[in-house]
Amino acid sequence: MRTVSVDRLTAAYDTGDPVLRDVTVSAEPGRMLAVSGRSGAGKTTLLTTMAGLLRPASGTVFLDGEPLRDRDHAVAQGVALIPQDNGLATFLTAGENVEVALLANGCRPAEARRLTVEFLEQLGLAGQRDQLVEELSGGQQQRTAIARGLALRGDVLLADEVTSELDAVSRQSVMELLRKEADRGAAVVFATHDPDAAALCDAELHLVDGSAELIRAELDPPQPKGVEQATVSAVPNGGRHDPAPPA
Ligand SMILES: Nc1ncnc2c1ncn2[C@@H]1O[C@H](COP(=O)(O)OP(=O)(O)OP(=O)(O)O)[C@@H](O)[C@H]1O
Repeated sequence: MRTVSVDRLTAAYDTGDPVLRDVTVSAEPGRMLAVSGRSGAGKTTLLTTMAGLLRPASGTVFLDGEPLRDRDHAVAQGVALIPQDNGLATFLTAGENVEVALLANGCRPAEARRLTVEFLEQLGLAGQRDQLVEELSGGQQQRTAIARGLALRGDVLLADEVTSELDAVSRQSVMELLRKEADRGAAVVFATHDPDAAALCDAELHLVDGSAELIRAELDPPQPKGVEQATVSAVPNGGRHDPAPPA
């Protein structure tokens, strides 16, 4: 399992002004890190950079201390991303979306089929497996994207606003599934604008207009099973300020 960390990260699109400035944070195996903040604060940009899809303007993303090169490198190192816009192929069925992603990730066909059934069931979508994505509701599409991300069983799971379309019951069950991923040993990074959902995570990095302003970090997290060292630490603004005391 891997630690993903960013060190003094500044990110920008094209030649525009930075939308993330000097952010330092680390998410470690077995723990959940919330990335919170209002719309436009930079949550997606942070996860996109952690996924290797956006190159930092300055600063570095590390996986277990090794600088991340690009998306291919991230995929090879087990970094799974559930994107905010779900990224599903609308002309494929829910099941095909999950299965194709698993096959592309090197999964054997029989195993890909088994995992597809298992994870769609976990997301309450057993009856939607053969339905085209374009025929699914917004919440069902979001759950399909979550099933696909979870089925990949990455070492790092980046979940971008994955509960935004869901009712309270589905939201609760998705939070439990993300916790299960962390218990499996994955480093889970969960972007959300929902303070209640963020509070369910072990630590929180709060972004305000691209800067990390407020932090809730566990000082003495419990050791999850089978993981030697498991802490989530997050230091805003290059570590120049002391972390806020835990809530
Ligand atoms: N592809 C892009 N090109 C140019 N600017 C972008 C692009 N994507 C995002 N931005 C800008 O970067 C800033 C941060 O956006 P980002 O999507 O990271 O915020 P967010 O916190 O995820 O917002 P939301 O909660 O609404 O999804 C915003 O000002 C946005 O307009």
